[in-house]
Amino acid sequence: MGEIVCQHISKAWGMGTADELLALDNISFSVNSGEFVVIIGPSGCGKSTLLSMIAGLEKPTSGTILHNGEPIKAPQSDRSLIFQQPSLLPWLSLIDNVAFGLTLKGMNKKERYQRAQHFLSEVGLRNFANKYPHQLSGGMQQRACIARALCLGADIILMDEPFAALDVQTRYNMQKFLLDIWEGTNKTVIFVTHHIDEAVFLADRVIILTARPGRVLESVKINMPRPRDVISAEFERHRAMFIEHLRSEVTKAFAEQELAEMLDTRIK
Ligand SMILES: Nc1ncnc2c1ncn2[C@@H]1O[C@H](COP(=O)(O)OP(=O)(O)OP(=O)(O)O)[C@@H](O)[C@H]1O
Repeated sequence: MGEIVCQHISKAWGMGTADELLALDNISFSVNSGEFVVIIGPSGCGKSTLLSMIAGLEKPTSGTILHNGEPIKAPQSDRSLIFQQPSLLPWLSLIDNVAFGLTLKGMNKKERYQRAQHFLSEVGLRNFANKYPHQLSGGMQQRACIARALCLGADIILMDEPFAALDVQTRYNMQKFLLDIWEGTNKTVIFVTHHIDEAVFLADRVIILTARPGRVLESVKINMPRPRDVISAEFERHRAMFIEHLRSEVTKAFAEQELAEMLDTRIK
């Protein structure tokens, strides 16, 4: 079970300094256990900031985030954050990377390796257990990161543009792979992306944030059956709706950036 509740979350960076910047403003939403939620919004609207706070790496300036009813105060192994660049330790083999967190939990070596091997098999990397990260493709490395999260017993998987660095075909394969894993494990996934197609393909629900400071603009359920056909009329209808929702927010974000650059030039 993995439920997240964000209650009136705001985040200001550099509080009390001349560089104070309000990244998120009064964000409230819930993610049900086993739900696949995708967060989209213009660049700089605070998507990564929000994920870092749910992970427990950053604290909100105000508001509370609850995981299964308990306030989040620090990172924990039952919430795993996966980034755009795979975060494997280059000096460890794949199986040691996946088993690494279990050492910290005090599990003995045999059990650690059995568990890690099981999850490597789950993500299709059974035969790569003794390879090192540099011997794997980007997609395989991301699969290993997912195996590590599952191995550590995460019930919430937080993903910050995890497939953005992959080529189009690998990205599509990884999206299908992630849905298979999600359907098989019933984990809760909170996934950040810039790609509207990725959001429509994956999500049970899409949360759209406004231009900075990020606020919840809309929360849209996607009831299309899976696997979703990216060239169907229904997919196109969702795609068009999200483009329409985002258009004005992206324009605002660009206008703000241009203004900031203009002021910066004048000051200099
Ligand atoms: N550690 C930090 N210190 C100060 N400001 C930060 C920090 N992290 C992010 N910010 C600022 O907070 C705002 C939101 O950043 P964030 O990276 O969360 O946005 P984002 O929506 O994920 O952006 P993108 O889509 O471009 O990755 C930005 O203006 C950014 O410059």
